[in-house]
Amino acid sequence: MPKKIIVIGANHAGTAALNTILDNYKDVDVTAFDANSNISFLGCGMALWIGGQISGPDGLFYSSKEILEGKGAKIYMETSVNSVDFDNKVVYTKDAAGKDCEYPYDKLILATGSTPVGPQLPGMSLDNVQFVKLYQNAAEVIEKLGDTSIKKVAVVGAGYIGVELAEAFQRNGREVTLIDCADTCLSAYYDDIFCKRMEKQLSDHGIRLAFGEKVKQLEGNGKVDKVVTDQNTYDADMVIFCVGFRPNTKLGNGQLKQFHNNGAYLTDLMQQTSRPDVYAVGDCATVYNNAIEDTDYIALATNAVRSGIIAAHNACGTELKSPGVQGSNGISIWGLNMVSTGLSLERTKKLGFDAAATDYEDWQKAGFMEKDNYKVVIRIVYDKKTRRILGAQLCSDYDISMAIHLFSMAIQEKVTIDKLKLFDLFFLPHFNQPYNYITMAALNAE
Ligand SMILES: Cc1cc2nc3c(=O)[nH]c(=O)nc-3n(C[C@H](O)[C@H](O)[C@H](O)COP(=O)(O)OP(=O)(O)OC[C@H]3O[C@@H](n4cnc5c(N)ncnc54)[C@H](O)[C@@H]3O)c2cc1C
Ligand SMILES: NC(=O)C1=CN([C@@H]2O[C@H](COP(=O)(O)OP(=O)(O)OC[C@H]3O[C@@H](n4cnc5c(N)ncnc54)[C@H](O)[C@@H]3O)[C@@H](O)[C@H]2O)C=CC1
Repeated sequence: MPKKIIVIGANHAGTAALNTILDNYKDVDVTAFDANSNISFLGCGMALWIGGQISGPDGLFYSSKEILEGKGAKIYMETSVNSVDFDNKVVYTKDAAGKDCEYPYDKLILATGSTPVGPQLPGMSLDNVQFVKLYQNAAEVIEKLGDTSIKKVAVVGAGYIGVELAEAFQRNGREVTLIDCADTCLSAYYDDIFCKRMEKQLSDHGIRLAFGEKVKQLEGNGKVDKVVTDQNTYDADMVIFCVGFRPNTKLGNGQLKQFHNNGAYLTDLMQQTSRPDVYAVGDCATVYNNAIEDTDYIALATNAVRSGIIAAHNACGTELKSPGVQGSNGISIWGLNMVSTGLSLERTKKLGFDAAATDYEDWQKAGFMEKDNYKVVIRIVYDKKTRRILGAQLCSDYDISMAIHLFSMAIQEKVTIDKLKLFDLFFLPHFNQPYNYITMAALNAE
């Protein structure tokens, strides 16, 4: 059992590691440092808070320095780790008062997360150009929205954060333009038939869509007032950038092996980095993606929590391997629910798979169920040769979210599309149909 474990970063991944150590192992001296002043802010609540769907941010935290210290950890907030001596196993910190300290460790867990990507464009330093990641970012945006002269908001990036925020700002009474260089929204997660449904949902609710346009510069006099793209100019009193995350790897650059795509720390199934006593978890680390059967980078709170648990057990001497991930995800915009896992057909093409998709559309419940019955669209993506299921997408006004877990497990366990054809799915008219759309999509696969 290691004597001293240090965790750098105490948000979702770090907190999961800390809780796992504190709940399962006694006599471990565990210390964490975080540069921020709060722990465990659920960014997913930001859009709900801006859009007034929840009354405030209080419920968006599930841990704190006090809770973790109550369980026996030493937590240093507003304390940055500036460097790590990996050979001599020492971390060097600076606290809010500017005091430098050093701490030795036996095992180190890097949970330094990610930072929003900030394109280098003219006008980025104008007032009301915002990034959204931390609680403080959300609080600042909400405070600024108190200024009623902010009427028009441009959201750049129509991925998960951008689409959720477009809804939120519109609910907040603002005119919203949603800009993306891709030809549609959510294109990293869904195929076009699904993206088009989300596009319609957004434009039906008054969002102006500017897809296939590259932002060239921001204009304004002190404050931003225009977004200029390669095709148009949009008035905007506030501009939000949400064009993806970049892993925070300053501490290990050049010291630990890194992913060729974006520099995330390369980890094995035990979350161990290229150094034996150093683990990396959450948004700063790679995952093993079962759909592509290879290393990947997928920034999600769910991956952060699972990888934190895995690293903590391994650091404490209990071998635990990750089963890999599928990147399962979901979104709900004005009641349009979409979930996906694994690969879209479009992504299989880019990756060189010889894949096909089987689609089906039907009512959720038996036809005689006259109330609360909704159409569902499903697509299952599979490899034509091996028949292995590679991905799935579902879309409905009904809450179909639980169905995606079946496909996540199927990808993890390398289930073929043929195995799904006669898979036992129950029927009750309150819930579904005897000819279930999952069965029907599988049966229709070529
Ligand atoms: C608006 C928004 C909505 C989201 N919605 C969802 C969702 O619905 N579902 C989902 O699965 N994911 C969602 N995510 C993604 C999710 O929030 C991230 O994947 C998650 O935060 C990753 O957790 P982490 O602990 O690895 O990293 P981070 O949250 O980035 O935390 C890293 C921590 O490390 C600290 N740190 C960094 N460097 C140092 C240092 N040198 N010294 C000390 N401390 C340091 C930072 O202060 C920070 O507290 C959302 C993200 C955003 C921004
Ligand atoms: N419901 C969920 O599971 C949620 C998950 N998250 C996760 O948080 C992470 C970050 O989210 P996002 O920032 O939304 O990233 P994202 O990867 O989901 O979307 C980024 C979008 O920005 C676009 N883009 C990239 N560069 C651009 C540029 N220069 N100009 C215009 N558009 C550009 C891309 O085409 C893409 O549509 C992701 O990993 C996401 O999965 C975030 C919110 C909700």
